Amino acid sequence: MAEGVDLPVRHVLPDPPTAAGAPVSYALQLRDLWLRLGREVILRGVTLDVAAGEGVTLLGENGAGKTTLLRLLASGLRPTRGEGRVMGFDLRDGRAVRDHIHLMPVDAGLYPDLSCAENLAFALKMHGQKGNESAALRRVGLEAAVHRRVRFLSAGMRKRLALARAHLLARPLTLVDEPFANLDTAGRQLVLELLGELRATGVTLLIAAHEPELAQQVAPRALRLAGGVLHEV
Ligand SMILES: Nc1ncnc2c1ncn2[C@@H]1O[C@H](COP(=O)(O)OP(=O)(O)OP(=O)(O)O)[C@@H](O)[C@H]1O
Repeated sequence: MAEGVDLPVRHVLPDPPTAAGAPVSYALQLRDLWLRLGREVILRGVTLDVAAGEGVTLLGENGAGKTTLLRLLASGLRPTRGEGRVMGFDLRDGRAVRDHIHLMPVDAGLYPDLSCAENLAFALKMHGQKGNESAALRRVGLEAAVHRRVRFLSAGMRKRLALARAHLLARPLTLVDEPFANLDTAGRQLVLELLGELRATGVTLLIAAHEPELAQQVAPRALRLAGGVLHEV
């Protein structure tokens, strides 16, 4: 069994801003985060500050824990120990965190029995947002598949749809897991364009990728996860 992962949470972060609507200066503040899944300790004391609007590329070998860290930041997993704030909200306050972030998962995370347009409309509705679904689908080259159900799309088309959704939602913190996988050259270029546009509007980007030369074009700061420890590259 790993040592020291069940100790009580230490409160080391300052109180969050109290003024309603006050802009947060940090999108992420993590202090000594540990995560154990089953018998495996995946994260070992991750400490990180990411300024609002920053672009960060998360690197690491297969199984290093990149997806797991993104899931934890999206409040899909609870840390075993440690403190964290996401857009100023406690990491354990799942509802508040989910209101401010969007996770584009590696498998795209779409509803297979909804059409492309319905997937986008549903995502907008869940966040109480309005947007132009048709224009978003045109932008990613899916105009001919507007009414096609997701289960009949190729892997690359699903990735394009997930990208259109992330771009349309433009949540203040957007977590992107392997955006370049399954895409052709034009698709990869599209990822760079759309994620670049998100950053230009002030969105904070955290991109897990195996292609640093691509990801760092839109998220220049590089971090590497190895042995559960996060290092600046
Ligand atoms: N639900 C779970 N229960 C137990 N272990 C898990 C669970 N989910 C992931 N893991 C383990 O966590 C470790 C990190 O997996 P993760 O998917 O985060 O890696 P990754 O860095 O994203 O890898 P890749 O580059 O291959 O996508 C792996 O050893 C994996 O087996």
